Amino acid sequence: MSSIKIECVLPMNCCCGESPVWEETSSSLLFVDIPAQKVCRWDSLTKQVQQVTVDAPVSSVALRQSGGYVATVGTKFCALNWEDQSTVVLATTDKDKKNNRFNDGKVDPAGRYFAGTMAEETAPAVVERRQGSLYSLFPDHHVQQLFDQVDISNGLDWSLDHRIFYYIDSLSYSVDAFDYDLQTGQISNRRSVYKMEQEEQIPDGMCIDAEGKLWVACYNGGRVIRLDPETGKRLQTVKLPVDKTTSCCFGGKGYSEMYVTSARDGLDPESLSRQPEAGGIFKITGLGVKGICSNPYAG
Ligand SMILES: O=C(O)[C@H](O)[C@@H](O)[C@H](O)[C@H](O)CO
Ligand SMILES: [Zn+2]
Repeated sequence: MSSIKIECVLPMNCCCGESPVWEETSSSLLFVDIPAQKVCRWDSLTKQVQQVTVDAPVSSVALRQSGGYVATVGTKFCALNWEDQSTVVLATTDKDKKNNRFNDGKVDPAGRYFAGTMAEETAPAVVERRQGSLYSLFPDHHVQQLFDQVDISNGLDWSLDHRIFYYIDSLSYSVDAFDYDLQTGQISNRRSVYKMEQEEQIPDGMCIDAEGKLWVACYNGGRVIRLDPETGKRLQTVKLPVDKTTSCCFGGKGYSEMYVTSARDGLDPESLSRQPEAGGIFKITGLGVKGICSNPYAG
């Protein structure tokens, strides 16, 4: 057994850090700070952070095949040009829901950008229920609504054989699975593969590892958990020194490290003094399992 090490590699003080994505070509970690309206890129070699500020809450970022990035900003799918810091709107969702914004998003193995929406929170995890939907942006920029009635659309990923789509609606306290048709991007047959235990709190961001097991960041639970979606069993718990762990991804050399984002918003002064690294970016090494590379948006 290798020994697990956790370090705060970037004391960012994010209001709500989210959507960590490893960019192999630049050995960098991309992530967002949702309410701060920032997309950040941390170079793991130079330890420098660059950031681009956008004009609305930015909830996810992903690589783009043709260069630059894509991001979900407010209720819009946007292209982001890092060099000149400009954004171009590719599609707009939830036009009838003025209080909605996007939340987590990720690109499928065929290059479609999936992201879900939610009503803006009045406090962390407090929202008007069932206002959100899950959408996918196809490479030709058309948008499909996959389902509605979502409370807080959150973590998502695909199985290694691309036949299952995993999804978290946070307030269901469940990790769900659907059958996935990679050719068409359609989902069917929703079922739960894991129910959160009380001390694990709220399921948030999620990623799959190279063995097909799921890693879920537990908001208010201060941990990431590793789940076997076939047996419904938790295989491992890794605790972090902050409560509001929001999402995770693999990165680093050979995708052997895990990066975890966190939030400060919603912590009272007393909790903040006990966890001064809240809002930082954490690196976990020694897990003994690797991740896989993230997919770029094909449009
Ligand atoms: O990071 C997110 O996904 C949300 O935007 C956050 O606000 C919290 O995680 C949420 O409140 C817990 O579900
Ligand atoms: Zn989230």
